[in-house]
Amino acid sequence: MEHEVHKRFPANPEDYKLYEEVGEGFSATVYRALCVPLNEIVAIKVLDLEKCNNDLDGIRREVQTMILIDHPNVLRAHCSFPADRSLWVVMPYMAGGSCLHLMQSDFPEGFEEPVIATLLREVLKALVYLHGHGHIHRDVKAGNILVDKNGAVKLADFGVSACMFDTGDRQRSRNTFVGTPCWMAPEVMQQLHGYDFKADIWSFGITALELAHGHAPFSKYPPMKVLLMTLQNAPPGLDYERDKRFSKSFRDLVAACLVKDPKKRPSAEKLLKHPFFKHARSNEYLMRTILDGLAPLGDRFRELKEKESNFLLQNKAVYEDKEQLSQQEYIRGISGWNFNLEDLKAQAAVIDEISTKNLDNKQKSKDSKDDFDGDNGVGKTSSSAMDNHCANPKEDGMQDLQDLEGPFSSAFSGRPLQALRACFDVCEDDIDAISPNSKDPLQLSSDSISQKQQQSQVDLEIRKINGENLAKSFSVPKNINVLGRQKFSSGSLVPEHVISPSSHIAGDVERVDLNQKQQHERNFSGPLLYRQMRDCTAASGQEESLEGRLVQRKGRFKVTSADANSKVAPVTNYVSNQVGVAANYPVNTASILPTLHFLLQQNAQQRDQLMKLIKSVEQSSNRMIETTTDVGPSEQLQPFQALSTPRERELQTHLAQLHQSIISLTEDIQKLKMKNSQLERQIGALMSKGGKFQMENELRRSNHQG
Ligand SMILES: Nc1ncnc2c1ncn2[C@@H]1O[C@H](COP(=O)(O)OP(=O)(O)OP(=O)(O)O)[C@@H](O)[C@H]1O
Repeated sequence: MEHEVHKRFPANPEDYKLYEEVGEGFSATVYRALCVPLNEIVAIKVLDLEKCNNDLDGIRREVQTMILIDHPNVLRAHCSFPADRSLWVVMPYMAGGSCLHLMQSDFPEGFEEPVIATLLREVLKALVYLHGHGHIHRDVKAGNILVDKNGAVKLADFGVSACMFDTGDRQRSRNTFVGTPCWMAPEVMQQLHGYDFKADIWSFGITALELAHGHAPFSKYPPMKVLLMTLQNAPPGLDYERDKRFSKSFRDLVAACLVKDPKKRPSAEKLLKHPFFKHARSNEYLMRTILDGLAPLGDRFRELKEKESNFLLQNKAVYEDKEQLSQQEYIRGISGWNFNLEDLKAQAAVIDEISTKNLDNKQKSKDSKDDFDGDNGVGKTSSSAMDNHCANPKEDGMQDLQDLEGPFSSAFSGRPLQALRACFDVCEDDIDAISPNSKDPLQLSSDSISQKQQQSQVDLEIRKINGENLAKSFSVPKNINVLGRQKFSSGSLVPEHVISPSSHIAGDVERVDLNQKQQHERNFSGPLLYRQMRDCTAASGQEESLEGRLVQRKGRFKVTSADANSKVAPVTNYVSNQVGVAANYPVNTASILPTLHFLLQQNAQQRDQLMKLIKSVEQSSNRMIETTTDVGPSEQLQPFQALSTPRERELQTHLAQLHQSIISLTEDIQKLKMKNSQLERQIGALMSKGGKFQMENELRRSNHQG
């Protein structure tokens, strides 16, 4: 293994000259720079510590990992130091940029097979090293594969890496939801048994597809949908028909990595011996084939940003709706987002009731063929499964949900998946229905389109009045008959207008168009767009900083003020906002009334359920306490011993503890009550004294006047 000579890089910002920007991540901007004392060009990642919020541990971890690493295929950091309110990480300059940027600027349809084999072999070497040293990278993707001017390939970005030997908190962190949705292994999403280095092998398989097509499977879909599709659909793969240009060994490699059961995935070491890598060539080959004649990285990066800017400006002209713009940014920026499952779960749980109701009523009709296709045709490999599903399109959604109940239901509380599923179905329906490019022969009639437009108008107005955040995180259940039309959907976790043409028809047409015609424009990185979005709104004088609404950032998942509200009391929140709408906009009052009724009903139902739950917990805890207090000490253990499973015993213990805390709380309340009545008495006494004093004063005054 060739090791780089380690020079001593100064840890002082004054020793560096920053040149142009060459990359942008969610929390960092990367510059080309000169290390003056060493006269060497480097890259400096400037991490905005404010943007990183509380994740200083994560940053420290990333930097430590980067400094300790010593492998030619892993990007190491020369040094790092604080500068102003940021942290500078000095690294080797990778003049070719990331494979994602290379594809975006020059290879929109993906790379040729020998290039892919060469890139992937180098990435695998990095993974063998990392896994061997106990690290899980957790964010393997084209955006993190960097190429230097000589065609050397390095895996970068340890922002979310984890150590497999961690204990305590860090071990627990491996039960959290990190990575970027399209590349994320099902077990990482599921959260059932944690995960290990095999999660990287899944992401590696997805990256292989990304390099082959220019974008990752499902990349056109919003994160929630990606989550569902990854768990629910057969794994993506190379398609015999569409991907004829690729070899069987490539198909096999991808299929070997994209197996849902992590145990069945090969290790990085084993993969390295796969026949596919016979196609791999040298670094020089990469230099000749993908780097030759390329503009400098800074120029390419600037061009990409300009493209983004133009795209957003065009959209802006169409929608004149900055909320929609931010959502466009969100969808297309999927690659830059990491997720915190707790956020998703919390939101999912909130709307579960609503959608469960929808589904129970069997009002759901949906042909989910589109689900399967992804945008790269990968679904074809498993079309037989799909055919079965679609035997009766009306039942398809239900069937899908039932399939999901098993492994996935335990990852979410209750049945929120149904909620998600319902929400996505509607969105997809809508897209299909209005898309001029729709392959679905059952196009909506012009009437229904105009109904959608009317609906869109109402939605738009509601949003305008409520403030854009409201609809963003929690939207009105759509099964309510608004404008006399029954819609079979539920509140959307993903902001409905992201994909629902009922809100923004033009936007989705645009998006479908974009997917079909301009593949090379699809996968711009999230961070880039995020930044562009800000530039764009600022330029038009409509600046309402996205960050301004940011309440909390969890990993790279933003929780906006509306998100936060929705977690606390989304339904009530919505109602109160909607009341405001009704008051201000009489035109919409009629359409909002059913919503209010529905929400009220939901509230009542939820309250009833809560009451029942509280009652049953109280009863069982009382029963247990009675048993434990009515018997002698030796017998007290019996209820626990009689329970068959450790889980039951654990629950009983928990109940006993709960009961204890109820008792002590009750005592506290009693004490407080006593204190309160004492205080009341004192106040009463003081008041009567004051009253007397006042009366005496008045008497004195009247006597004096008399
Ligand atoms: N050493 C480097 N040389 C050249 N370009 C680089 C280098 N490091 C990063 N970049 C570019 O900057 C981009 C952002 O960097 P990086 O991924 O480290 O930031 P980040 O905030 O961790 O991103 P994210 O978390 O969104 O993946 C990369 O995608 C790459 O294009």
